[in-house]
Amino acid sequence: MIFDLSKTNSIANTFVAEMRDETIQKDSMRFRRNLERLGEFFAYEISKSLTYTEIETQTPLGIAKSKVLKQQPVLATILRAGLPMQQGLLNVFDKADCAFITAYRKTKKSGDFIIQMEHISAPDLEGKTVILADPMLATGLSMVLCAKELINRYKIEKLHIVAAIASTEGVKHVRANLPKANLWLGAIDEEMTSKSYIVPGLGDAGDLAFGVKA
Ligand SMILES: O=P(O)(O)OC[C@H]1O[C@H](OP(=O)(O)OP(=O)(O)O)[C@H](O)[C@@H]1O
Ligand SMILES: O=c1cc[nH]c(=O)[nH]1
Ligand SMILES: [Mg+2]
Repeated sequence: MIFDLSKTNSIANTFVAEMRDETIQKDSMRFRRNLERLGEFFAYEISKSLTYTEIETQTPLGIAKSKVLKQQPVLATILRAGLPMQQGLLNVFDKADCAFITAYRKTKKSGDFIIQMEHISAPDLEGKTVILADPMLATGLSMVLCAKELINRYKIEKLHIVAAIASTEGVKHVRANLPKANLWLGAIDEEMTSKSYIVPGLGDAGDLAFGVKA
């Protein structure tokens, strides 16, 4: 399943437009906050697909029946650019546990890059719904490598992948390698540069959120 936010009019598309805008994105606090707001929005959308259980709540005046989330998902992210979106997801799934994966593009002398995954810090994901967030799905190599590592380590019940901007190639790569995962995307862009940056994209999400990496 692919959910493409840009296909439906909503205020969330304004967050994506602000993140892309070369002037507005210079305000790193606003950039992070827009990623966070997008995380909140996707949390709400994903919540519609989760399982609920009926409870009775004692109000001051009587008993109310409500349907509440049966089990919190685990919120995973890829450092560092994924942190603000994960925070947005956590604002909504406010009792969720979190997982952190350290992975980055390591550029070789030739200009090619490999994805260097160094560390995973996660709770037990056995039988859990996992939401894995990273703002940029460019080649999709980081996402697939990290998701596969989680899947190999734990018997995950369901995987949701969240990205602010994806490339067509990245979506294809994820669909081919993680066919059971649901994809929640802010927008899908057609092109990439020779260095695999999404076009028009927004630039380097990690640098915009946290400063240019030396
Ligand atoms: O789909 P891919 O081609 O693998 O590229 C996407 C990855 O690149 C960015 O991270 P980056 O490696 O720049 O690290 P950062 O989060 O520290 O900026 C982004 O946040 C993804 O993790
Ligand atoms: O376009 C891209 C590709 C990878 N990482 C980013 O931050 N942006
Ligand atoms: Mg990264």
